Amino acid sequence: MEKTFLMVKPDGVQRGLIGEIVTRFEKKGLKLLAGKIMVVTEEQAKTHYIEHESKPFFGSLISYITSGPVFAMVWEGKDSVALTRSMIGATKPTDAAPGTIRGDYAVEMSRNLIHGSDSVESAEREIANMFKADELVSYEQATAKWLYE
Ligand SMILES: Nc1ncnc2c1ncn2[C@@H]1O[C@@H]2COP(=O)(O)O[C@H]2[C@H]1O
Repeated sequence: MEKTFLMVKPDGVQRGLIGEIVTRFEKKGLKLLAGKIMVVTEEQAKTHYIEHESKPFFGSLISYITSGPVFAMVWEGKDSVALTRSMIGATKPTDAAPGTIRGDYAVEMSRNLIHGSDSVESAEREIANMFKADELVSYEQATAKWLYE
């Protein structure tokens, strides 16, 4: 089982899309281990986007992600990183297929609604940046036997 870090960004929160987005992952069969509405601090934002530090859009990325509340989540499931990335869709909304979250709801790359970890290693780092260990709840998923062979 893999854990992944997903975050509805400030535009998704303001547009009232938290429920719609959470519903998609729930219906897929993933298990929600943690979720909270929070304002990302400048320090957390810089740690989260460390790989974009040298990019010209880094400054605007940091101000955008800290501009209002986000909905941060930890989800668990088999291949959850790859599954959620494909459900989120391409970074650039014009490349995101219909049926994906960005394909259905996003217009611009700098307002692309949701973040999803790109690897298990990134997920571990991103979860540790936004959650304390005791905020993740461990429980048995009643539907597991119908989802997994
Ligand atoms: N060329 C770009 N201009 C502005 N924002 C970008 C650009 N490339 C990537 N981003 C943003 O940087 C973010 C990095 O994390 P995400 O993939 O979640 O979403 C990405 C976009 O929101």
